[in-house]
Formats: sequence, structure tokens, C-alpha cells
Amino acid sequence: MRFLPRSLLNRVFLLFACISGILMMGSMVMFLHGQMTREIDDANDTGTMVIEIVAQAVADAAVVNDLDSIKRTLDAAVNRTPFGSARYIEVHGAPVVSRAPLRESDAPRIIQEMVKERLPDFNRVIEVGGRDYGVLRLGFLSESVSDYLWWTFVRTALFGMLAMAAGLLVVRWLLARWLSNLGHLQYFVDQIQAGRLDAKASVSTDAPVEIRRTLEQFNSVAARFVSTLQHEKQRAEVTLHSIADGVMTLDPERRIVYANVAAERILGQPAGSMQGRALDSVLPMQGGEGAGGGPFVKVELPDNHAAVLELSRAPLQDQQGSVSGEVLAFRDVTQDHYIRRELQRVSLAVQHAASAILTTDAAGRIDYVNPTFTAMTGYAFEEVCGKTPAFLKSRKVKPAVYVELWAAVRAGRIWRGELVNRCKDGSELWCGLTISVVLDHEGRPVQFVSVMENTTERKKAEQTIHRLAYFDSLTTLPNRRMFMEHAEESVATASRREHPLFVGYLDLDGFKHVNDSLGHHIGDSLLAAVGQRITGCLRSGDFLGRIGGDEFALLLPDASVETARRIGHSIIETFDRPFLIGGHDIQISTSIGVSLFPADGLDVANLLRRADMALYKAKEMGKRQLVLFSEDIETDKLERSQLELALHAALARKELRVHYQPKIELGSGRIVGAEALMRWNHPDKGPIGPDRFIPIAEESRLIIPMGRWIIDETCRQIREWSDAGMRGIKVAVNISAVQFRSPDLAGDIERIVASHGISPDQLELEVTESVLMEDPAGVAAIMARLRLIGLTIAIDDFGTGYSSLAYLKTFPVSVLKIDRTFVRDLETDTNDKGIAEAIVSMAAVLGMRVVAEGVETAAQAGILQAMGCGLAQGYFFGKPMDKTLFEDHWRDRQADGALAIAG
Ligand SMILES: Nc1nc2c(ncn2[C@@H]2O[C@@H]3COP(=O)(O)O[C@H]4[C@@H](O)[C@H](n5cnc6c(=O)[nH]c(N)nc65)O[C@@H]4COP(=O)(O)O[C@H]3[C@H]2O)c(=O)[nH]1
Repeated sequence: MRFLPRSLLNRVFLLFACISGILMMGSMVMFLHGQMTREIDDANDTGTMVIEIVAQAVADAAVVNDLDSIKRTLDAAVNRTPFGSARYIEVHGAPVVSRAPLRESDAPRIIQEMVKERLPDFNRVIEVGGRDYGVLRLGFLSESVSDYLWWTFVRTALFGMLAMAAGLLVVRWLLARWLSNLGHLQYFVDQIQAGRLDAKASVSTDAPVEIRRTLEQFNSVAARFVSTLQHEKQRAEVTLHSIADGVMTLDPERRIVYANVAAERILGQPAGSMQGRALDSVLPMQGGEGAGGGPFVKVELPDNHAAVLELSRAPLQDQQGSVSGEVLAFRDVTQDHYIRRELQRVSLAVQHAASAILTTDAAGRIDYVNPTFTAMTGYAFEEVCGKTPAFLKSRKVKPAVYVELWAAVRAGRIWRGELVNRCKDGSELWCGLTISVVLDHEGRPVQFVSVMENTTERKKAEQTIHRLAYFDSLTTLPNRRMFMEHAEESVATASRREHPLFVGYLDLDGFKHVNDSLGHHIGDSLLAAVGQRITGCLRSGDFLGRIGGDEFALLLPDASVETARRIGHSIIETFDRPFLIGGHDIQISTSIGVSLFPADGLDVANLLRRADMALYKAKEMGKRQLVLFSEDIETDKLERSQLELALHAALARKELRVHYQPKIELGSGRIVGAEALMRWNHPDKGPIGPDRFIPIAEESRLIIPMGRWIIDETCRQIREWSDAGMRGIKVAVNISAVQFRSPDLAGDIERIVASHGISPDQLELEVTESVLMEDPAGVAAIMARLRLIGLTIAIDDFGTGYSSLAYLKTFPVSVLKIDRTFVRDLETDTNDKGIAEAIVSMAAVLGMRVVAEGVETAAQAGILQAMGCGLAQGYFFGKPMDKTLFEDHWRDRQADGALAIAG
């Protein structure tokens, strides 16, 4: 179809011309054929008629054999008829022939052939009177018929072609006129393209109805389209003016064609002043595009302030697809830029922070962890992303802590605290944690940011410090401080739950002796073993602490009195088994005092104080005792306190007196000495025995001045007796353990003895066996000093302690006093007697004298004397008495000692 003309007009015209040509050709052929047929028929008709006429003439001539006539007839026929040849063939003669001169036909050969074919020769037998004279033959002159036909055709064809050409011209003119309406469309499009959107495609009045309708529809569609276009344009303009981004369009030379309101605002110039100007003059980019990094450019705005714009550009293309300019969109991201920079800085800081940082979304799902978090916990981001941080929990944090944490952060507050987390490898991780909340504009949390400091090392150090501060390194038991704090908590819990709480106080009987005799390292090991044994007697919720040297305290929550007693007794009984420490079998015991919350006190101090009172009572009652606190104990204690106060006053007011109990030489019955015993006549209560006030004086250390006073009084009395002639009376003074360890005891006594001018050997010091147990080396040194001064030392209540022979040898002791408990049943108890005998023999071996105490009967005196005991004292010889009575008694005894024994 390449050969088709391009325009519709030419195509329609060509089509019409072709069809017209074909029709005309067909018409011409048919016309030629019809004309030929007609001509042939006419020639035949003429030939038939002519041959008859010629035949008549020839016949007439033939009859007369006039060949000339025949010849003339034939010539006439040839000249005046369509025939071109005439021939008379005489039957027996020569033929007469007439022929028209030969000529060339103008007609095409095909026509000539066709004509020749259709025009046959006419033959006529010349018969006259029944005789055949010959045959007349006429041959048509086909060239003239052919020429006629040809020229008729040619003329007709010429006319037809002229007519057709005229027709075609008319048709073309009409087609051009009608189709020119379509040409209006192009004009219309050009107008639209030129921006004249109100243009219309005009329609001529004689336009074919189809074109008219098409154009009208086109106009209608175009109108709608234009309307839509205008609407869209308006919308686009409104959009462009309302968006926050600056938009400019540029022509191919990068001159500004259009700028929206935002562009005016950002660049600070009206659109009119920018239009037509080169972009670079309006938007001078520092360092060129991309200098700000990526799509960002730094520009210098007219008011001389630098801004960062985010730039995007797109080419504009015309309908042919070639670039006709570009669209430039930009926004002022100066603030964002610096914020982004800031964020980059912060991000970098977070990345390399020494603290672990973790962020979660509002639902608590992790969306970021920094490398330090991974290093600290062992969890990579991929492992924890999307999870809640619950996997870090160690179960060592009280649920209340998490409750408080969530309450704070949900309320948008910062939470700070310390948690124990668990690392991936299972190890514990102490974290100092700060959780901050990012809120949205409505104040709802959208992000939680946790910053974790690894405080494990610090915590360990704290735990070490705590352990040192709160635990006893020897026994690993809680120390006093921790015990007190725990006791406070236990009391608070018991108070809240209204449950009972028992507080136990216990110490070890004989621990000091072990410590002193076997060494501190054994003592330490013993304490550790004791701690374990006691712990073994406790229930799971019970609490044991070491609160002093050999003092332990117990908390027994939620226990009945029976349970407390059972536990207490089991502890006491567990000591019955000796402790094997460092190869030594050590036998010690314990006593326990118990108080009960709330009956015996509402606070720890009171409970402990009362447990201590009960312990004190237990001690008073002897070893291996469990005593539950009772009001009596406190009353007793109160009384003791009152007595202590009164005792202070008594000492000051010189209410104390000395009584002397005579010491008798069993062999002679004479008084060889006395024991000075303190007496106190309370102004209100009357006489109070030393068994009552001495322990109080010892406890309050009042015994030291009291002891000094009695030594002084005794020395004064010795001096007085000496001066009065009562010579040879050696007086023993009791020195309590507290007094014995008081500083410069020996110096004090030496000064007192010297001040009274008596001989030191007239004064004897009685110390109990227990004194020897504590700090043997120190005791031995003091004793040596006393001995050096010239004093003698007696061991009081001997036999009740643990002194061994070997042990005694290390002290400069001169006298052993058999405790009166052995003397009391001497007559009946062979054990006691055996002990007394052993003491007597031992003393003999050691070169010591023996004094038997508490001799109440002559029999006892006799037994003692029989076993070799040299000295005795007791009610049998005389009760403690004042100095006057003693003097009388002395005189009596001096007179007849033996009688006294016998009596
Ligand atoms: N049942 C009975 N008792 C007898 C008999 N013979 C003596 N006694 C008592 O036995 C005690 C002997 O004194 P002690 O064992 O040193 O025991 C003394 C001593 O340990 C202490 N004491 C007394 N005066 C002083 C003192 O001045 N200083 C110190 N540190 N303690 C003293 O008080 C304790 C008690 O003294 P006292 O009540 O005077 O009791 C005295 C005495 O009255 C007897 O045949 N039968």
C-alpha cells in the first residue's frame, strides 16, 4: 500500500478515477462491439441488396455475354458500394474482376481482423432461364468498415475521456471542499497547541453529514476535554501553589519559566522576577550540585543566608519525546540537615557508647541494640530484634521492681534503677539502668530507650564489701550488723502478719578457756564448727548470726513455744558431742536465752535485751540451760540495776563493812587467818549478801573500787590487830576476775600494803579458778608480780573449774581452797571425798597449802584433817563476823583452839 497517496482526498479521488476509467473502458468496449455488430449487419443488408442488383445487371449482360458491361457493372459495384472487390466467374470463361484500389486501414489490426472475420464474401449464381452463366462474387472492403468503426470509437473515446476528466475535476473539487472540513481539525489542534483552548473546529454548510457529525462530536469532546484540561490545569496550579516544596520549570537553556508560591517563599523572590532568568543566578549553588551530599545542595539565598536544599529534577519532554526543559523541585531542609547531622553524631555516639543501649517500640519490642549491648550480653541484634527484653530477666529481681518500672515509663517518666539481668552465656549481669520514654504529640509513649551500665564488677565489689560488712569471716554467718538489720525486717514482717517471732541469744560456756589454752586458731575453728552445728538445728526460715566473740543470736519466725524450746534444746544437746578441732576433742556447752515478739518486746533492741537477760539468767542457773524470758527476770534485772545504783552510793557513803571468817589450823585449832568478806547493810532493804551484790559490782566494774576499798580496810585492820598484839593473822581478800585484770592491780595493792606499813605476807589474795582460764600468760605475769611484792595467792572454789595439775604449776599459787560443795557431802559422798583427797595430795605435791571451805561439822573437820588438809574455815569454826566479834573469837581460840574443834 505504499503506492497509495497519503491524503484522503487523493485516495478517494484516485479510487473514483480508477473506477470511472474502468467503467469508461468497459463502456467503450461494449460500444465498439455494438457498433461493429451494427455495421456488419448493415453491410450484410447492403451486400444482399447490392448483390441482387449487381447480379441482375450481370445476368443481363451475361445473357448477352457482354463482358464489358459486366465489367462496368462490377466496377460500379466496387466504386459505389461497400464492396471492395467484385468478380464474375463465367462457367466456362475467364473471370471478370473489379477491385477497388488497395489502401491501408487506420484501425488497429485486431479491429481489422474482427471486421474481416464478420464480413464474408457474397456469392450469387447467375442463372437466367434455368441456365447457369456463372457466379458473381462480391467481397467487402473491410478496411473502410474497420476505419469507420475505429474512428467512431476514437471519437467516442475522446469524448468520453473529456467527459470523464471534467467529471473527475468536479468530483475532486467537491471532495476537496467536503474533506476540507477535516482539515479544520488540524487547525483546531494547532490552536489548542498554541494555547487557545477556546478554539473550535468549523464546519462548512455543505459538509457531508458524517463529517459534520464527526466534527460536531469532536468539538463536543474537545470542549469537554478542554474543560477537563482547564480543570486539571487549575488543580495542578492550585496543587503547585499549595505544596510546601518549591517547584520551578526550566526551558532547555535552564531559564526559569515557572515558579510556584513555595519557590517564591523559599528563595525569597517573586515568581515574576525569576521568570526568564538563568537558574544559576536565582539559585547559586555553592560547590555545585551534590556538594551538600546526595541530593542536597548548599545555596546562598538573597538575604545572604546559606540554606541547604534537597533537590530533585525531572526532564520535560515534548510530544515528540525530545527534551524541552526540566522540572526542578526543592525543599528547604536546612533545619533537617542540621538535625540529620546531629542525629548522625548522636547515632555515632550511640554506636560507640560505652553503655549498652537498647530501644523498643511502644509495645516493648526491641528495634535497636548497639554493639556494646551485644558485647555486654552476648546477644546479637538479629537474635533479639522484635523480642521484648524479658529474655534478659534473671528472676533475681522482685516483680515489684518491674511493676514500678513500667508504671514510671508508661507515665512518661524516666526510671533509674539497678537490675540483675542474665547474659546469653547464663552469667549474671548487674546493670545500672536508665529507661527514658519518647512520647508522641499526644503524650503517648512511642519508644523506650534503655541505657545499661555494666555494674557487675562494682556490684561484686559491693557484695564483697557487703559480705565483709555483713558477714562474719570466721563462721561465714551474718554478723551483728546484718543480724540487726534482718531482725528489724523480721520484726516488721511478724508485726505485719501478726505472727510470733522468737529471738534467741546464746553464748558458749568455756570458750575462753579453749581459746586461751589451745590458741586462737583452734578457737576460731571451734567457732566456725559451732556455727555449723547450730545451723544444723535450725529450720529453713530461721536466721543465725554471730554477734560477738562467742555470742550467737537466733531468729525463729512463726514458731510456737514448743518449737522454740525444741530448737533451743536441740542446739544445747548438739554441744554434747565433742568438737574435734585440730586433733583436740573439745567439750563445751552453750546456754540460750529466748525472748518472744510481741509479748517480750516490740522492737529488736528490747527483744535482744530481754533474750540477753534470759541468757544471763540461764548462766546464773548453770550450764546448758535454756531460759525463756519472763517478767521475773526483768524484775530481777531491774532490781539489780537499782542495787547497782545503791551500791555506788553505798561505796561513797561508806555503808560497806568487812566481816572476817576465821581460818583454823586443823591440827591446833587456832585461828591463823581470816577471810575478809564484804557486807552491805542497805539503808532500806537491810543486809544484802555478797552473792547478790558482788555479781552486780562485777558486772558494773564497781568491784574494782570496792575491791580496793576492802583491801585497804583489811590492811588497815591487820595493822590495827598487829598494833593490838593480834599478830600472825593472815587475812585473805577475794579478788574477782574483773578486778584481777584491772590495770596496775599489783601496784595498787603494793601501795596500799605499804601505806598501812604491814608485811605483804599478811595479805592473801583469793582468785577463783576461772580467773586462771582467761589469758593465762597475763594472769601468770600479774601473779608473779604479786608474789614478788610478797603476797600469797589462793585459788578459791578449787575443783569446780578445769584446772589441771600441769596447768596449775605454771602459776605462783600458794593455797588451794577446796570448794565447799565437795566438803558438804564429804561424810556421805565418796566422790566428793575422793576429789578432796586428790586436791590435798596434789597441793602437797605442788607444795601448796590447802584450805577446806564450808566446814560445818566436826566430822567434816575430822575427815579433812585425816586426809592431810591443814586449814579449814566454815560455820563450824565461825561464821563471818565483824571485827569486834572476830577479835573475841580470836582470843577464845587462841586460848583453847583444840577445844573449839572438838566442840
Ligand atoms: N553454807 C556455808 N557457807 C559458808 C560456810 N563458811 C563460809 N561460808 C560462806 O562461804 C563464802 C566464802 O566465800 P567465797 O567462797 O569466797 O564466796 C564469796 C566471795 O566469792 C564473794 N565475796 C564476799 N566478799 C567479797 C569481797 O570482798 N570481794 C569479792 N571479790 N568477793 C567477795 O561473795 C561470796 C559469798 O560470800 P559470803 O556470803 O560471805 O559467803 C562466804 C561465807 O559466808 C559454811 O560452813 N557453810
